[in-house]
Amino acid sequence: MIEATLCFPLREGGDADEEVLLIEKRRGLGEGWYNGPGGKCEPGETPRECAVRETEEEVGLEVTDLEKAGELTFLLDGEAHTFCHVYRSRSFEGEPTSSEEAYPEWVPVDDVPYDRMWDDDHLWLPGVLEGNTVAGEFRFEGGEPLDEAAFVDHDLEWGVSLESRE
Ligand SMILES: Nc1ncnc2c1[nH]c(=O)n2[C@H]1C[C@H](O)[C@@H](COP(=O)(O)OP(=O)(O)OP(=O)(O)O)O1
Repeated sequence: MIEATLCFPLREGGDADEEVLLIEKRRGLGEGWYNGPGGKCEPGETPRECAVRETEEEVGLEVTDLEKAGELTFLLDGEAHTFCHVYRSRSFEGEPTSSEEAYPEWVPVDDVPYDRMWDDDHLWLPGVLEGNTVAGEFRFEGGEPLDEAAFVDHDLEWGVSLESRE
């Protein structure tokens, strides 16, 4: 099973609206869709280290004080495919810049483009952006690649305790 991460930097935007940094993915899984910065963990790397590295590589932002916000399991045709650690952070340095992998964009949390994201994101990301914690299982069918499979159903648990976990 693939171990991966997503990181959602947050800031106060204009009119005190909160904004989240999303990326438009330029290649690989989920190409053309919006998501948080993130990607696969490397051997020997903790998920937290992975989220920091991927955010720096993809958008040039140095995030610190990551708060664990979710653990998501994506199943493909009944088999566990990807286990994804989700983080929020309000502490970062630098200005988001485009990379070969991603175009970054600050988006008001009330205006996240769920119609241009993975089909499951609208189920868990609003709660994560509100400060909640979540554990979820999301079932896809139709074979590889995961981003061409059909999202069929899910289970979600809110308010889970994650802080003791990486
Ligand atoms: N269903 C769903 N919703 C939201 N986000 C995701 C999924 N499935 C996923 O895999 N993801 C996330 C988890 C990861 O952050 C990325 C996929 O990983 P990534 O490493 O970016 O994938 P590639 O581009 O193929 O690989 P490398 O860049 O690491 O070579 O999507």
